[in-house]
Amino acid sequence: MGTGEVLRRCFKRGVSEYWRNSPSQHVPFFQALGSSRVLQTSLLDHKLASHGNLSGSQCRTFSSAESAGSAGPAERDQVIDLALYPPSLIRNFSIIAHVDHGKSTLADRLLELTSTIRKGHGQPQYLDKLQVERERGITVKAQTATMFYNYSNDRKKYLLNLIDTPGHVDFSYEVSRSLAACQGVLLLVDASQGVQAQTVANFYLAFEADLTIIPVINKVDQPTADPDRVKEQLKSIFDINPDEVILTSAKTGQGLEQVLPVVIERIPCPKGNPESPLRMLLLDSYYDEYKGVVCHVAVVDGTLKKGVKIASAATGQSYEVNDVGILHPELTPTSHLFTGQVGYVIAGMRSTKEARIGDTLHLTRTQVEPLPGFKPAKHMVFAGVYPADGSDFDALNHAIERLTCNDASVSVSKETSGALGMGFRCGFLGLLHMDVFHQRLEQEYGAQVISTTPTVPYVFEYADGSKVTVQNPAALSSSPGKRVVRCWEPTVLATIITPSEYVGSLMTLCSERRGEQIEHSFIDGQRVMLKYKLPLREVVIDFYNELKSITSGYASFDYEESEMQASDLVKLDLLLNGEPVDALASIVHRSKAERVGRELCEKLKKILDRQLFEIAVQAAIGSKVVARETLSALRKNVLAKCYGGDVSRKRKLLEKQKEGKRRMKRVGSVDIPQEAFHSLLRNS
Ligand SMILES: Nc1nc2c(ncn2[C@@H]2O[C@H](COP(=O)(O)OP(=O)(O)OP(=O)(O)O)[C@@H](O)[C@H]2O)c(=O)[nH]1
Repeated sequence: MGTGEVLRRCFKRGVSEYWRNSPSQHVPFFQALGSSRVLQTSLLDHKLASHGNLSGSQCRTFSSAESAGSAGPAERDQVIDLALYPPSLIRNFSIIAHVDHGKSTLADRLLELTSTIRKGHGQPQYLDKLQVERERGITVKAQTATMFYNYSNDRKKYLLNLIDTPGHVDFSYEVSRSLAACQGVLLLVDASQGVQAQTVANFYLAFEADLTIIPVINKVDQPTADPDRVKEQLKSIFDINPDEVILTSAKTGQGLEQVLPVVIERIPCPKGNPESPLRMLLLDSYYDEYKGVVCHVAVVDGTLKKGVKIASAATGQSYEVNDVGILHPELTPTSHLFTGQVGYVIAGMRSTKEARIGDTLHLTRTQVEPLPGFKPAKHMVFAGVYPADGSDFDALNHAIERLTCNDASVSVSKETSGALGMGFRCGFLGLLHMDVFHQRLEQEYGAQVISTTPTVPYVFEYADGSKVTVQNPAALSSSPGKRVVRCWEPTVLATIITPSEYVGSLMTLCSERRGEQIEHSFIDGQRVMLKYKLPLREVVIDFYNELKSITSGYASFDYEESEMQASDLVKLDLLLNGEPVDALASIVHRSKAERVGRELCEKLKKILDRQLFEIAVQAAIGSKVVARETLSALRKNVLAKCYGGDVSRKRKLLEKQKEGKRRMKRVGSVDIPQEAFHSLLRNS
């Protein structure tokens, strides 16, 4: 049997079953595996477990040289005994930084240095596993990896849990969650770019969580690197002592040998009590087709043993622990997890809805004080998600259900649109998060979707005193009985860091976007930090692109949620031949309604196909039309075959054509091609 066939059968039937039932295929299977470390590890575990070779807290894994793709099987594995790592020999830390300052590359180097992955494994940013992460070159999901490190000073071996976090503002929720499992962070700053907006935001996340912050200036190999200037910035903004800063190049390896000793010396060990009853913080979860729901946990107190019964403090539901282990960096089964360790648990949960992030898991027979958990994710942006082909609703439903199992930060509810049929209203952490969600729907589940214009959650108060939060503009009632008397919109506190020559243009941009300046300060001789309160809607729509284009990409931007502010908002309807198209409605500030209406009408006119009758494209606030474009009729030449003179015959044909047009108008539906929706909504 060829290696491809061996692997195909194995994946189809599940590794364990294949192993049990096909002993004759063990050797070809290992040959076929090549460098697939996960499968090698799980198979060896299975084999050894069935031979009774594994005891207590031991797990099997490979050392660095062994993890080489060409490595053979059993003779080169080694045993890790997690009981050897009490809290004093554990360090849990995250790498935090602005986008692209080199977090994932540094994580790669540390994994190589500790022989967790093979040097030159051929896959840069090893921990960025999603296709979308690889294509966009960004981290979307925080990833944990356990490493073992021999510290030469005390000749002890340490267990280090490293969490690589995303840099983009939309995913700062992932960062704050990761920090809950850590006692310290590496704050990475690019030696040329210096401190940027997400550096500031992430520093304060770590600072507020009372974590030890180790400053690292990365990319010192770049010709434009200026570590002294960056040290000056770190001193002036965060009061960081320049002598404490480590200089590295994750690319060339320069300075890397200093990092882990400093982690061990400066970051405190986890504080939990090994003698107390088990308490685990549920950090993250995802659904695996073969394994079911996999939970990432931090053991705060006590010991978790495979086979015990655990319960959720949030739901009271209990589960048997079928599998437990560490992420080394793939799932590596063990028999226990001890206080201070970070790992995974598989406990027969049927859906990730049962695995509530921030929940406390404990033994069923003990009562414990739940851990503080996390604030729920705040949805900043909402949009309708519809199947491109209306008949694909069930398929889209299935795809969304599966994807939300692995991205619990998306909220989903069903909705119906007159124009687009049945679909969903989804809440996202930001526009990039929304884009990533769509891309994953298409790439991982083959779903073709149309998304409506993103909107933010507004609050409206009606004359009868009732208040509603509106996530879908079409849902805002325009009936006379429901007169809106007041409304509020969400705002954000934005931080912009820019070279000083762009300050003037940025201030103009912010005031056009209804911003209010809060702070203006120099962070070194050449760079300025601006803080603005801005309506979230103004930030969501294209703010980032404009900021980048005004400053040739030199400014960085981050925001955090702020209060709701009273605002003069109106619902802007788009009408085609007098009929509102619900999927194109939006809520805008009254001062901008006319301009936005005009732009939308112009865009829609360009996108729509001409039809046999004239189409009026209008934007309206209530019954008042604020913008209009007319798409002239496609006049079919009914006289084309009518050669020669008979005037009355020609008139008859023209009359008939006119009647046809009227009938179409009366039926009243303008065909809007799906493609038109796509391009209009994507660009608006
Ligand atoms: N010259 C140089 N380039 C580096 C260094 N470290 C990382 N890079 C490059 O910088 C780019 C971004 O690196 P990543 O490791 O993806 O950065 P990140 O901070 O994880 O990015 P996000 O996850 O998107 O926030 C990649 O092209 C890396 O090859 C370094 O020390 N020197």
